[in-house]
Amino acid sequence: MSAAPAGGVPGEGSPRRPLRHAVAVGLLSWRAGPGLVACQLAVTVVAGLLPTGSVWGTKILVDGLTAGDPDQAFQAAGVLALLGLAAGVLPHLTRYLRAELDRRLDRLLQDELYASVTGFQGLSRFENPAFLDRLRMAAEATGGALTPVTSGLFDAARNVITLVSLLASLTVLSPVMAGLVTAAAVPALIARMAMVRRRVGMLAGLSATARRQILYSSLITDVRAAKEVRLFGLGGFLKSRVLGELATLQAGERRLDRRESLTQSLLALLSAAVAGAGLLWVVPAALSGALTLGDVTAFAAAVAGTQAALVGLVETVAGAHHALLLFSYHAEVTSLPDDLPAPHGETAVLPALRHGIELRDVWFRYDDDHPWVLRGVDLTIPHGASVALVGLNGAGKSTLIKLLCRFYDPSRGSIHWDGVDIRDVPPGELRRRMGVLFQDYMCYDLTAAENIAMGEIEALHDRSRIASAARLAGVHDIVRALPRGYDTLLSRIFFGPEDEGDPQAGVVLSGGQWQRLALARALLREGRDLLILDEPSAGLDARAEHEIHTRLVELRAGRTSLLVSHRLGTVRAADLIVVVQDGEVVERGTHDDLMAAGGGYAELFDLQARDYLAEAET
Ligand SMILES: Nc1ncnc2c1ncn2[C@@H]1O[C@H](COP(=O)(O)OP(=O)(O)OP(=O)(O)O)[C@@H](O)[C@H]1O
Repeated sequence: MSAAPAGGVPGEGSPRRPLRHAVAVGLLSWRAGPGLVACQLAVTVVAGLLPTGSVWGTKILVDGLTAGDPDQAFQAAGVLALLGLAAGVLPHLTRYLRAELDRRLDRLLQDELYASVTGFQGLSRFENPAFLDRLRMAAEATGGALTPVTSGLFDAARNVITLVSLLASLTVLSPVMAGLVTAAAVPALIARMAMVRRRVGMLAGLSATARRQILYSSLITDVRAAKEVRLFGLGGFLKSRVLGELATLQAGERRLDRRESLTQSLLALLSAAVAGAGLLWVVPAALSGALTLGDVTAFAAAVAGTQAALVGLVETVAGAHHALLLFSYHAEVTSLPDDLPAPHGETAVLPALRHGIELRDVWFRYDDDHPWVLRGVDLTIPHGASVALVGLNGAGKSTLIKLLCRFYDPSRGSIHWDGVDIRDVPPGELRRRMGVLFQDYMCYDLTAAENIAMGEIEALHDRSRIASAARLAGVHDIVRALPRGYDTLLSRIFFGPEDEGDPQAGVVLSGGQWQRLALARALLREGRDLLILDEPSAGLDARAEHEIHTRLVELRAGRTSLLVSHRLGTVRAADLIVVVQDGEVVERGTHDDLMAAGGGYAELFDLQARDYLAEAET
């Protein structure tokens, strides 16, 4: 079995089927606020009937006036006044209901998206550009981006109600005209949908351009890139790349805008021609007495109202289309299964480690197209032993750790925890048994205490546990000396104008200080079955390195631990040293065994020792 290279991401063509997604958004809205949806439906029906009501009200009023019937005129005027009141109030009520529904829907969408993403137990999806692209699009569906769909559904319903009632009225006055107005709307609908498809197609075609533009502009503003951008004078180069990509994007938009303007103008011409033809029919009919003045007024208003409702309907559908496309990414990401296969049989219980962890003929590559990173590794980490992994850059040490944490499954072979295949236990269960310091640990923009507590979030309010982990990692005194001790924010990211001159607003730690803090995070998980430390002292000064290693030697004594380090002086106390080369275990034994064997380890150790001695002699 290979490491799911594509991360289980479906093919490019999947974000389609707008109708199905429109129904899904409707159902989600109902889940988010059934009462709000019901109120909006009621308001929509009333608002949809208003134009027809006023057409007939006006006709009855005009006919009443021309016939000299004051009762009919006053009643019609009263009805028109009520309709005017409703027309004034309903938009405000609608706006509030929609905003509230959008807020609730957004919470639901974000909840679903983050639940799905945090539920993916492996890493392969996060290393897959196609998946990351979809995730970015899915995230864009939140934050109110679906408003054109939710509002659109109600707007479309309102326009349909208006249309049907107006067309029915128009049919009473002139069936031919009703048919003509409807027929004129068909090309508008077809043309508008084609425009939307072209625009969406253009956006999809330029998606790589848009991504590059975002990448270049983020390099200009990213604090991590700021040093090199300045030192190497890359500002102008990056700016020209951003503007170049922007020009390509805008050229595509411009072409479409021009085409759309032309099509829209032609459609407007068609509508005007239909309305003009109607007047050509209605004027002689009124002059001959076949139509009353009220009929003429109603006819003109009905034609205008029908055309406006048709345009509204077409625009609503077009506006919702893009948002539906974003939603289709959301629907796709939230329906993806976990990227690690579920256990075949019954889920096994992970026993407390008593014997050891065994890698049996483990082969691994990140992708079927990539070379093998681990080739037939057989290795036992005995319970209670401190094991050190050493090897040159790229030998596969960190990969082996990632497999132990089950971020990926071996392509071949298996890993056993006291005899239990780790693929048969839930990954969360396995990970709860470990404390790990990764080589590329995180620096959270949180307080010092929170940074340590990330190792075990249940300890967030247990200051004594946090402090004792910090002591073990040799960072307690550093944290205590910060302006607000453990409550100091380790970031300047939230630094505002009001914090000007306030050193307590947030501090920036040095690389080595961050490393100690990350070590404290791993050590907070005391009493776990396995402690893994990948380069725990890479960024430390010589004194700190010595101090921490002395402490780690004490800490690891009698505990099952795995240490990766390039500083061979720090691994010599390990019970077992394993040398990895090109994904294979080439030597194993104690420091003395390996030195006596005179192999690669001895050679590297001598090399490092000679450097230190030479420096000492100097
Ligand atoms: N996510 C990844 N996708 C593809 N290849 C990867 C990935 N991570 C690592 N590799 C490749 O796997 C090989 C082993 O990398 P690994 O990080 O395990 O080496 P290492 O022994 O820990 O190296 P170092 O001492 O430099 O930390 C390298 O060739 C690397 O390019």
